[in-house]
Amino acid sequence: MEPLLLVKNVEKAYGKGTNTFNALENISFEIDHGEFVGVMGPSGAGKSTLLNILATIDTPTSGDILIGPDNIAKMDEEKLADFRRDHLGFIFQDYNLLDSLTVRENILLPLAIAKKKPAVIKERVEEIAATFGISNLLDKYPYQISGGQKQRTAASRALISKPKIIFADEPTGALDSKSATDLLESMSALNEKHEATIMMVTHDAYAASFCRRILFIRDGRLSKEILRGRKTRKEFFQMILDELSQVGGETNDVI
Ligand SMILES: Nc1ncnc2c1ncn2[C@@H]1O[C@H](COP(=O)(O)OP(=O)(O)OP(=O)(O)O)[C@@H](O)[C@H]1O
Repeated sequence: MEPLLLVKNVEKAYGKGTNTFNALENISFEIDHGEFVGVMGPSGAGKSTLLNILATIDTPTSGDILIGPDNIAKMDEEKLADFRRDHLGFIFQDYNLLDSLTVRENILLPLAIAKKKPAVIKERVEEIAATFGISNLLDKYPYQISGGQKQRTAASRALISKPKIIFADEPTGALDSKSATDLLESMSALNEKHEATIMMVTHDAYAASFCRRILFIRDGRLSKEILRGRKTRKEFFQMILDELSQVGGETNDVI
């Protein structure tokens, strides 16, 4: 089977001439449909640069990025905008909710833009809100709900149009541990029950332990990958901590 995401020899250089800095060098990997992959590494390793390139927010200096049959590294801006809207989902640390819209309206926005039928929209909103445990908040505004509830609203919006892949950048970064756990459990459930494909950049070993595979980046290069396999989440957490103590990166002893 073809991988869902194929990253081949991706390089990213910032600056010009003697001031060139290679933020990413020779990055190649694949993600299959239904995987939940974490990306970890020390500060400045290139995690956000990689995620921004995959999310089409930034462009690589060279290399290919195939999502299904489409090479997004070679797409023009107009096609990319359509591709982003139709096939990609995003969850960022700072939620990016629209304050003047209710939770329901925020969640349904991608489907409204795609001109889906109201009955289809209603059914999808209710289904996804139930998955993220926010069904009772649909008529509230962002200022009336907590940070964790905002992030679950943002995750619902990212997933409502059933994107091919979801890119999450430190989604638990601003959350307390209970809210982070709620979000990560909902993301895991979506991954396991609905085969959502997720790639998540995180500093946090606890958040990473919800993934099935972790890619480690160091100095702009992929340094290692580890698989959860049949390990429990706690065993995988310990394995990630051991790895971080070798490759560098922040640790967090919450289990
Ligand atoms: N626009 C830019 N111009 C020049 N250098 C940049 C630019 N953006 C990032 N860099 C450099 O590229 C390297 C990788 O940055 P990046 O933000 O991807 O790291 P990161 O692993 O996400 O770090 P953190 O965990 O601290 O967010 C860093 O050395 C950074 O200073």
